[in-house]
Amino acid sequence: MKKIKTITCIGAGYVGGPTMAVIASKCPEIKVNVVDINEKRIAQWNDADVNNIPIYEPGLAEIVAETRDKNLFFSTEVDQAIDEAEMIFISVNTPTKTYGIGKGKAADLKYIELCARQIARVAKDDKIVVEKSTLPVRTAEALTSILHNTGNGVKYHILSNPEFLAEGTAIQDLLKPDRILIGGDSDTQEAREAMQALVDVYAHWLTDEQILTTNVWSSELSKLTANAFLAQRISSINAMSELCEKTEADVDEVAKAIGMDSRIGPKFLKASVGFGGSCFQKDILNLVYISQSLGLQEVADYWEQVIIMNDHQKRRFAQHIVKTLYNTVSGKKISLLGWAFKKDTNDTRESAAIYVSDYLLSEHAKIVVYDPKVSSEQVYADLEYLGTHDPAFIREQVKVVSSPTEACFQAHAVAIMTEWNEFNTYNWKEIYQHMMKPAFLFDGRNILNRYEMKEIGFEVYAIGKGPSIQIA
Ligand SMILES: NC(=O)c1ccc[n+]([C@@H]2O[C@H](COP(=O)([O-])OP(=O)(O)OC[C@H]3O[C@@H](n4cnc5c(N)ncnc54)[C@H](O)[C@@H]3O)[C@@H](O)[C@H]2O)c1
Ligand SMILES: O=c1ccn([C@@H]2O[C@H](COP(=O)(O)OP(=O)(O)O[C@H]3O[C@H](CO)[C@@H](O)[C@H](O)[C@H]3O)[C@@H](O)[C@H]2O)c(=O)[nH]1
Repeated sequence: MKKIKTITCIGAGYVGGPTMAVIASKCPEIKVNVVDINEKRIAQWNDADVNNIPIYEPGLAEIVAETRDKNLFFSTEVDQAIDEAEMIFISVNTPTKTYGIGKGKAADLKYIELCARQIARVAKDDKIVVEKSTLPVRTAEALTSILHNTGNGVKYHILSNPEFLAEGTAIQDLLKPDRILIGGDSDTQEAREAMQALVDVYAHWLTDEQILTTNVWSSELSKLTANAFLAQRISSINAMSELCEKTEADVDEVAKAIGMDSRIGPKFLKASVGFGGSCFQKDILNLVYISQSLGLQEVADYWEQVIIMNDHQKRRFAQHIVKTLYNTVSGKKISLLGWAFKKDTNDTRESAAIYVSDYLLSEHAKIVVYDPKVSSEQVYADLEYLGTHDPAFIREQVKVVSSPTEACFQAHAVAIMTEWNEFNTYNWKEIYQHMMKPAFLFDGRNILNRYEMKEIGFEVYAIGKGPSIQIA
């Protein structure tokens, strides 16, 4: 059977970059090209100082340093890379549609289709095309139709190989995944060989048991299903967090108690200010849209509730800040610690911090943001993208600073938006001393010891915890 010698990945983003870096590192005999139309992004991937690559992920810079320009190449030469490769991963973005039919729910597949058309135009010999992006079930059908209608005799095998890595732990997830999922046709010998060629790539570092093969549709749908189930757990525990606040049950204790039931399990039960990230919301909305399109309204409603609950959680956190600060935050300084959607990443897409800020801006708060990995331009871009407030107003009301001390200086309230470990290491006594009094602390991640914070003098609110804190 033919061994793959050259792989091309279209899309040098959060998935394409780290995934290909790991493949290059584990498969030294395979040449891996990562291509993108975004020249700036490619220039960053090629930056002489490997610490300037565009994505921050623990362990990624080291792997890129080890493989780049040996068997891992970043470039904007998409045609050339397509021509060269036997196997092409498509790892471009599939955002929620912002126009036309399905606006606000369906996945926008224009980037996927452009890739397929480009492959169809350029390819001169047979290719294995791998869907790495998260796609609606049955997208492979559309790809097949585009690729097989060129009339130039080139044969394509289309595989689905969704990615399950989570940001912040991408490298660990890639090196030790719970499973790799490969969906493909097994009708013909050629199709089986195509699937085996991809299995062989992963077999460089994974066992047979870790590599699951299914039909294409199961693979496509499993990705959306996995994200829906994961997000559903968070919305479920967040729903309970509100009930806990009313009843003085403690959401962390409830999570621990239910998580010890092996049928439920302990992971993904951390109550929070709401889930963010580029995937959960987009993929569930896509699932809702697919269900609606197939006339399955009850199925659509069931999954949509996960998003409704998440929006509620973000809004009620912001509302609680306003209510606690005597029903007005106008002109008050609110310090937001954390802007990324989770710790250990510089990704801010759909971060709860954006929505909480947007709400506080409507109440004319003065917002000061500190995040160890997010730039000020990103913060402004995120707020401007929502379109709720005038860019000039945003820049007048929001300041982005480079230290937590500066962020909290003379603040009326501090809100923890991301669970960065460093937030636990601060001298909170000193922070308290320099804040306006009463000094309010809103812990959207339950990472600080609220008893200690209360003892320092803070008025503390923590998600899913009753209001009364007894200090011995
Ligand atoms: N971010 C994650 O953690 C994650 C995890 C699993 C799956 N996914 C899925 O993987 C896919 C990619 O996600 P991402 O976060 O890497 O997106 P991203 O936006 O970070 O990267 C996508 C890249 O594709 C490039 N691109 C778009 N069209 C192109 C074209 N025609 N030719 C060349 N380059 C093109 C863009 O310029 C961009 O750099 C999405 O479908 C997403 O749902 C993401
Ligand atoms: O118990 C939890 C776990 C997570 N979160 C939040 O949920 C969001 C998503 O977190 P996580 O799933 O860890 O990160 P992602 O990078 O968004 O990864 C998800 O989305 C990816 C893109 O599809 C999938 O590949 C991953 O398997 C899936 O976990 C973040 O805001 C987290 O803070 C919680 O609030 N409570």
